[in-house]
Amino acid sequence: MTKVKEQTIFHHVGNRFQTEDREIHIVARLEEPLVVVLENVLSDEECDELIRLSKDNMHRSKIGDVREVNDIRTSSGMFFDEEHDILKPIEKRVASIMNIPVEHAEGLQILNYTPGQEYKAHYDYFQAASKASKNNRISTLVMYLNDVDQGGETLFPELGFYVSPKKGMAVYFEYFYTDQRLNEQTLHAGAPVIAGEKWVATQWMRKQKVR
Ligand SMILES: O=C(O)CCC(=O)C(=O)O
Ligand SMILES: [Fe+2]
Repeated sequence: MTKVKEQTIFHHVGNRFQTEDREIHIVARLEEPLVVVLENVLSDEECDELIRLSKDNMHRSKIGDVREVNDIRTSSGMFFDEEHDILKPIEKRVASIMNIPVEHAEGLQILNYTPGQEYKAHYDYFQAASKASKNNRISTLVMYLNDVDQGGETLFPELGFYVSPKKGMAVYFEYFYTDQRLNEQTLHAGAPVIAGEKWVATQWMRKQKVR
């Protein structure tokens, strides 16, 4: 039986590709399910600014100290729902990396992990029974906003694949395959941070427009 590779959303080929304002480098690629490690996604300044803005925001809305009640995700986080100048070019770039119109993008999510904190194995898509699955997520870009001293990898247990966080880099994956087994293989986790802290910005794309 010959196995035919399913079509993917991500369409970039080669070692590098150009977005409107930045050249993105493809560092590593797993073919199916597609997992792509990308470099030069965000500048150092953008990473620093995203962290600064979200620290501000967490402080202002006094949710900075709130920890998730369930223990699936022990990090603290926030969504960008306000307009910030820095977000526009990033949103545009991310949409072009993910090959999905920006109208399908959820608000950028910022997560902060301190030592011991983690995001246990999960799928980013919603289960078929849930209301949210009517306009389900189809792809994810996790962008690393800082270097982590030890731990904090994004890991795909079904694939035996670990991505170490590095400032400005990102990992992309998608789960809109006809073969549900491929979608399930995108199970992933944020491994516990052992030393230092970890900041990520996650972009989830929906099947249909959200804005
Ligand atoms: O922190 C990570 O490495 C993974 C984050 C993640 O899975 C998510 O934001 O959905
Ligand atoms: Fe996730």
